[in-house]
Amino acid sequence: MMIHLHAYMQGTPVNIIAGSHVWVQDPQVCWIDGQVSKIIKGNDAEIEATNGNKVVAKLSNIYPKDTEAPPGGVDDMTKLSYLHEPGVLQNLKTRYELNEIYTYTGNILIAINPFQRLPHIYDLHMMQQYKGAPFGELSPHVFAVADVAYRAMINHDGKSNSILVSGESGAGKTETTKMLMRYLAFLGGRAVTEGRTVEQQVLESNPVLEAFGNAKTVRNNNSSRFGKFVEIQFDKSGRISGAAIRTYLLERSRVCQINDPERNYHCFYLLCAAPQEEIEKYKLGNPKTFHYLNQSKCYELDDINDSREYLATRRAMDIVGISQNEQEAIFRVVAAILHIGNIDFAKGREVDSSVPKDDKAKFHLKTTSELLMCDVRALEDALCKRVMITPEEVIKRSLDPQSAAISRDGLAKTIYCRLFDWLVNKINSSIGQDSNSKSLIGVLDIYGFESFKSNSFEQFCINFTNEKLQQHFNQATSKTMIST
Ligand SMILES: Nc1ncnc2c1ncn2[C@@H]1O[C@H](COP(=O)(O)OP(=O)(O)OP(=O)(O)O)[C@@H](O)[C@H]1O
Repeated sequence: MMIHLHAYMQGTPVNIIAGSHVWVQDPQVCWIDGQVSKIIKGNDAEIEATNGNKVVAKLSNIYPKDTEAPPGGVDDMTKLSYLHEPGVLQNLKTRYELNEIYTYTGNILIAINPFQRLPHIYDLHMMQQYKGAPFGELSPHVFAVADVAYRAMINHDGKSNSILVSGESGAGKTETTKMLMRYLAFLGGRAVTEGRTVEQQVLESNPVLEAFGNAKTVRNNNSSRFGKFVEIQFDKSGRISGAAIRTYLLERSRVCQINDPERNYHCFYLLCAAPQEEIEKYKLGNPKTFHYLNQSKCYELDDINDSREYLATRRAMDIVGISQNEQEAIFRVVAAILHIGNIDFAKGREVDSSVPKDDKAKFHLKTTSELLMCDVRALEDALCKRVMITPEEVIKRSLDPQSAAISRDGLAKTIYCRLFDWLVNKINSSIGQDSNSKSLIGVLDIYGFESFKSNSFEQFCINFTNEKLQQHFNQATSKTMIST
């Protein structure tokens, strides 16, 4: 289950008596149904659960079960008799078992990750069916949501709209965003005359952004580690005239620090699996030899061939208009970051100073400077010394090996983030924005919330953003429920 359900948690006050059919919490299956056998002292209930267990629970923690609910569930949760967590979960589960991954709650669509390709629900025939169909007439679908946004724009004098895609990490937000964009491209696309159309370029930019902004996490082999807002611009007649991709808060810490069994950003592994001549050019080798990659034992992904993905990424770069020279420069920077991570430091001769630890560290320092085309002494100084500017003077202070390693990681993170921003700008300028467009449909693919034993500041920001969005969702949902 991949969605927040706090919105539904208020139980409807219903009189629970002996004989009532109810839901009660269960450590294995979350909620289990059963029948109340007796009420104890007016506060607790004894329940005979359907798995044969006898459970005693507080009356305030049990929820009435709708025994007359349709066996196939309902396609809009506002039709449920009881809007509480077990009722909602049961409805979604019932539908999921019938391969219905989409369910409405008023005008909000809930999607459950099918964890398998379902091409038949996204094909051209489906798109044609949803085109112009009144909302709610056909089965719940992500195309219906995009269709509403598009119709609102056409029928209300170019009204702009945004579609928000939110959920836990691995819930399927990015896949959903891609489907939304594909459908909008279907509605507003032009006949291909020459070269690539805007919509094709937007769709083709995904593999590039994913190579640099996605990574394997515990929950998701292709987790987006940045927020993305795609603006699709339309002209007066509803044709796509431009697009822009805005990205937010790329997870910087991943560049230097990864936990087992996660991976760093895909691009590092792709480059290590590049054709031999490129490996030699960038002085790369087995990913296990790089500190930024070998903190985790995971190097390969099931069903993904990094060599093939490398070539696919290069092709996608061609399509979005990144020249051969620019591609060279991009991968030089990626390789440089791997080499930076291998520059280890040892104590220097002076107190609290540091120098590259050994020949290996010197090799990586030199290779980094060659790849970044900068002076090797200046690079060493930048890592091993700190410049402090006071109103009186400029002080250059040596750093001990530990502080030098911190400044090395800081440099790697900054370079990587700048590279990512550069890529996004490049994609935007080659797709082209329409400065005359007055309508746009935005799709916000926000980073998924996560909660670990120990959470970083980045996690805090991500979760805070999601909480804010959740509040928006709750307000919208309660309004829908009140009005239905
Ligand atoms: N509609 C779908 N059809 C088929 N597979 C899906 C669908 N939605 C999700 N998946 C599968 O689930 C995986 C995770 O989905 P996705 O990357 O979209 O999650 P996410 O919510 O964007 O996660 P994160 O916040 O970590 O980026 C996908 O790689 C894909 O294999």
